[in-house]
Amino acid sequence: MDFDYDLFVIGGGSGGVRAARLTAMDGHKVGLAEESRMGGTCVIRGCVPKKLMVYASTYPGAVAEARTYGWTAQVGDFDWDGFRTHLHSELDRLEKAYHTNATKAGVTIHEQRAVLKDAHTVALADGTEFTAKHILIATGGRPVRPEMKNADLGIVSDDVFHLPELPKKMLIVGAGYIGCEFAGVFNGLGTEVSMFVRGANVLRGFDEEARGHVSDAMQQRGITIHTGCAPMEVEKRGDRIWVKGSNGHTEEFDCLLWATGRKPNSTGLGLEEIGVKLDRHGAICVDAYSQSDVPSIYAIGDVTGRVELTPVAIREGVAFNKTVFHGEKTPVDHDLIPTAVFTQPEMGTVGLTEEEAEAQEPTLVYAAAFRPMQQAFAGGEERVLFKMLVSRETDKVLGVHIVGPGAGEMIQFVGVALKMGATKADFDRTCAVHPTMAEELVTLKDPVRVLA
Ligand SMILES: Cc1cc2nc3c(=O)[nH]c(=O)nc-3n(C[C@H](O)[C@H](O)[C@H](O)COP(=O)(O)OP(=O)(O)OC[C@H]3O[C@@H](n4cnc5c(N)ncnc54)[C@H](O)[C@@H]3O)c2cc1C
Ligand SMILES: NC(=O)c1ccc[n+]([C@@H]2O[C@H](COP(=O)([O-])OP(=O)(O)OC[C@H]3O[C@@H](n4cnc5c(N)ncnc54)[C@H](O)[C@@H]3O)[C@@H](O)[C@H]2O)c1
Repeated sequence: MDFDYDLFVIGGGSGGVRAARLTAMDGHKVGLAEESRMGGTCVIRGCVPKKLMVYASTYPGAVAEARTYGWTAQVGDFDWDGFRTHLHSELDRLEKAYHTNATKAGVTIHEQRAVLKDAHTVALADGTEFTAKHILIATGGRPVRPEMKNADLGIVSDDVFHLPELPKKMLIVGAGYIGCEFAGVFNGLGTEVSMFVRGANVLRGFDEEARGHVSDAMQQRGITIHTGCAPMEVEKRGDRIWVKGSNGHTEEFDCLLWATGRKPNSTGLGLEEIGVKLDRHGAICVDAYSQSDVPSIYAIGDVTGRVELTPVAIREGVAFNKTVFHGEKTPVDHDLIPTAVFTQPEMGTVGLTEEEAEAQEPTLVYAAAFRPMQQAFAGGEERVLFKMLVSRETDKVLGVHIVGPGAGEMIQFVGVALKMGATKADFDRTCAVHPTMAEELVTLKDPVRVLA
């Protein structure tokens, strides 16, 4: 049977664009539909604008520190309008680059919503239909508000980059990556920030000690964290939003940000009608090769609910291309993914948490918390944390957690070492780089705990 395309990709984000470009560069006929803006979540409303806001928010601290180094610097006012305009022109530039690079690679872009008609047919919003030998769903996810009265009074992460003005007082509900990162951003920009956290601490799922370290530092920097507290009632009161928490706390805010998680974009695509299975969260069920229950249909990235990170979506796109178009069955490797949470201070992590390591095998815990030279000189009290979990039996490093400036940059290279199967002895026989914070990784002496 002849098809219009060898591959049709739905979704022009991190994963979809990589898979489409590689496949087109292999000489195949590739179509891609994007209903919003090329680049997807990461480029338009995620990693990129978020990180630029993180940078913007660190200058007041840097200027205060600069004074202790002899500079007569003063922080002026923050020009939100000016920053936002600059931010969006940068996003426009990146969107264009995504468009141009995909087109140059030979991908035909359809700037419309696409849905599935059958196992080999997609229909665009304007009614045009195309057939394709393979269809790749890379539709990502979207932020969700809790199901409660007046939830629409709050904004979600997509809206943060379009705020007409910087809020003076803000409540962030939810303390995962997004809640904690934006808490640091707005706090740094001068907003008074409070958080409602359902559990006992922020950043559920991360190493207990590391998340405690981040949470203490966030509070020392001026963020108010209400733990064991979910919003029960939300009301508009004049210009402000009144919120009542499950611990009885009530307060008014200028802005409420729901950072309560994301959902896969899998509804209304016609997936279940043609036999593609979804899990109870709406994520597309795929095998190790990203293939769904319908053999011609594959899915990658956030819509599969595996690991919601840009580099993972990209790697899933690469593995898909190898499997389907090079005949090299390539499973996606989700083991030992390094990641950073761009809180202030930053957290970098790879491998097992202490809790996971303890459950798995006898473990030696190495940890050091100290004031780094640059901040100590400036009179800062904040400590960095370096933590390493080591197998008692094999000496293999099972996990590393770093909290402090540059943790994201450091963990990238620790990730390489762990991927190579590094032991504690390998770290120890590596000469330190002095004076750095990272030298702590190769000079951790005695375990602080032994977990039998
Ligand atoms: C605020 C925020 C900060 C983040 N920060 C980081 C970070 O620092 N580091 C990191 O690694 N990850 C980060 N992430 C996660 C990262 O952005 C995602 O994991 C990544 O973008 C997923 O890529 P994807 O290709 O699966 O989907 P997306 O990038 O979401 O792309 C999906 C695309 O499909 C389009 N689409 C959906 N349905 C249709 C349809 N029916 N027809 C046509 N088009 C459709 C959408 O418009 C979208 O453009 C962040 C996310 C958020 C929200
Ligand atoms: N730096 C990065 O790499 C980065 C940054 C941002 C996002 N991401 C990716 O995006 C994903 C989604 O991030 P996220 O922060 O939206 O989701 P998340 O699932 O990490 O956090 C959502 C939090 O909201 C809480 N919550 C839900 N409903 C609530 C309620 N009613 N009241 C109080 N709390 C409530 C949950 O318990 C959870 O802790 C992450 O898992 C991550 O993979 C990555």
